[in-house]
Amino acid sequence: MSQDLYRTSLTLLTDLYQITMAYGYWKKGFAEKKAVFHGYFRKSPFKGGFALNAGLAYVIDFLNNFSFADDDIKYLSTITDAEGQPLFEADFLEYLRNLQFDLTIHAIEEGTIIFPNEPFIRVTGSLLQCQLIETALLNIINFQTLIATKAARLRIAAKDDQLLEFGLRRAQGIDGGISATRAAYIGGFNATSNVLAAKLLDIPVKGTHAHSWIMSYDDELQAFKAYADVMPSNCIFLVDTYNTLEGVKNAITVGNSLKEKGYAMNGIRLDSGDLSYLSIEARKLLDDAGFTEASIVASNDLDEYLINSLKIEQNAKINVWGVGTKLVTAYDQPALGGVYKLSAIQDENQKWQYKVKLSEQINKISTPGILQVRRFKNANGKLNADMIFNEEENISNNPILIDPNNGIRSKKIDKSKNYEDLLIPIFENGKLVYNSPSIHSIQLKTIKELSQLDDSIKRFYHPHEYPVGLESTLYNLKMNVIHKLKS
Ligand SMILES: Nc1ncnc2c1ncn2[C@@H]1O[C@H](COP(=O)(O)OP(=O)(O)OP(=O)(O)O)[C@@H](O)[C@H]1O
Ligand SMILES: O=P(O)(O)OC[C@H]1O[C@H](OP(=O)(O)OP(=O)(O)O)[C@H](O)[C@@H]1O
Ligand SMILES: O=C(O)c1cccnc1
Repeated sequence: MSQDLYRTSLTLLTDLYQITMAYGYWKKGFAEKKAVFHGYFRKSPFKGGFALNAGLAYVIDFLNNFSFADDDIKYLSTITDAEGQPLFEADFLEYLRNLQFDLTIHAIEEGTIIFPNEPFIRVTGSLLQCQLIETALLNIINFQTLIATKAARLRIAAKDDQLLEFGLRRAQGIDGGISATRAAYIGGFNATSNVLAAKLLDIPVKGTHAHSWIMSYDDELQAFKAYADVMPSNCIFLVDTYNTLEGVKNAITVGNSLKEKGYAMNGIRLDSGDLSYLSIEARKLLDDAGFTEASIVASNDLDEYLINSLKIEQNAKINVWGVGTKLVTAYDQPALGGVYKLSAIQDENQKWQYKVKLSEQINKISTPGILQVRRFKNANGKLNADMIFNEEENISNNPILIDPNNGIRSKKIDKSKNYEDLLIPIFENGKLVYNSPSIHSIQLKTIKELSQLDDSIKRFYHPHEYPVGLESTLYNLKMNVIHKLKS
C-alpha cells in the first residue's frame, strides 16, 4: 500500500501557525473545547461541473499515526521567537508529547462525485487537535481530488478506451508522482507506467518502449526485431522515431514474423505528428495486413479536450491513450482551493455557538452548523440535488434548498425521492470505525457515479450547475449569524 510512505510520524507536516495557535489555545485554557470544522471547496476545478473525491485513505493513515514523536518535540523546542527565546514553553511540549488523537471524523467516501460548498469532511473534537490536522488534511485531499477529477474528465472523453497514466517523469516530485498515480486510477485510468506506485497500490502496470530503444540500433526494423526476440508477447512498437507510416510498415513486418512464431503483435504507439491522420492511415495499414486486433496507442501532451476532439470530431482510430503531464500536474488548474473552516464551538454549558467567517465576497462566507450532505436521487438513480443541513435541527420532509450564494434561488425537494447522507463515520473519538475499500472498488464506484451524473454536468464547456443548497433552516441560521456579526 502506498500509504506505507505515510506511516511514519508526519505530525509536523503542518504550517507553523497551526502549532502557534494550538499553543495559544492551550495557554488560554481552551485547547480542549469541543469544536467542529468542515473541509470543502468553492469552485469545481477545470471550469467543470463536478469534482471526484479522493485522498481519504491517506488521511486515515495520517491520522492513525498522529502523535508527536520524541524528535518532533525536540525539534519544536529549538524554534525561537523574534528575540531568540524558545517559542513554546516546556509544559506545552509535554502536553503535545502526551497528546492522544481522539477526534471524531465524518467524510465522504473516495470515488464519490462532490460539488462546491458541500463539506467532504467534518472534524469534531478538541479545538487544538482540529487545528493541528488542517494543513495535512488539505494537502492530501486537495491534490488527490484535483487529479482524480482530471482523470475522471479524461475517462469521460475516452469513453470505453484504455487510459494509461504516463506522468511520473513530469510529476511534482516523488510523492506528487505516487499520489497522482493513485488519484488517476481512482478517476478511471486502467494502468500506470509508474512501477513503484503500481507495487505500492496494487494496480496494473503497463508500458511500451521509448525512442532510445530504436535509436540504439542502426535502423528501426532491426530494433523492432530485437524487441520482438526479447519480449514476443509484449510488443507495442513506437513507430514515430523517423517516419511514422514507414514505422507502421516495419511493425507489420515484425508482426508477421511474430505471427509465424505463434505470437500476436499487441499494437503500435504514435507519439508525434497529426494523431488523427496518422492513426487513420496506420489503422488501414494494420487492417490490410490482417492486424485488426492490434491496438493503436497515442501519447503526446494529451488532455480531455484533445482526446474528445480526436475521437468525436476527427474520428481518429486510437483505442489506447497514454496521458502524462497534463494529468499529473493538473496542467490547466494546478490547485484545488479546498478550505477548512470552523463552524461551531461549544460554550461552558456544552451549547453550540455557531461560527461564520465573513467576507465581502458572498461565496467566501462560510456556513455555520454541524453539517451533513444529503444527496437526493431520481427513480432512475440519477443525481438530483444535494442538501446541506445542520444535524442539530429538525428538518422538514419536503425541504427547500437555498443557493448559499444567492438567497432567491431555491428548489423544493419532494419527499418521495431516495436519498443518502454522504458524510459517514470514519473515526469516533480517535478510533477508526471505517474499513477503507480496495482501490479497485473505489474505481468501480467512480464509474458508477459518473454514470449517474447528467451529461449536462459532465460536459467540458459551460457545464450545467448541479443544485447544491442549504436546507432553509440552515440558511436562516446562517443569515442570523451573519446579521449578528454585522451588528
Ligand atoms: N489531430 C490533432 N488535432 C489536434 N491536436 C493534435 C492532433 N495531432 C496532434 N496534436 C497535438 O499537437 C501538438 C503538437 O504535436 P507535434 O507532434 O506536431 O509536435 P511536438 O509535440 O512538438 O512533437 P514532438 O513530440 O516530436 O516533439 C501535441 O500536443 C499533439 O498532441
Ligand atoms: O506527453 P505526456 O502526456 O507527458 O506523456 C508522456 C510522454 O513522455 C514520453 O515522452 P518523452 O519524455 O520521451 O518526451 P517527448 O516525447 O516529449 O520527446 C512519451 O513519449 C510521452 O510523449
Ligand atoms: O510506456 C510508455 O510508453 C511510456 C511511459 C512513460 C512515458 N511515456 C511513455
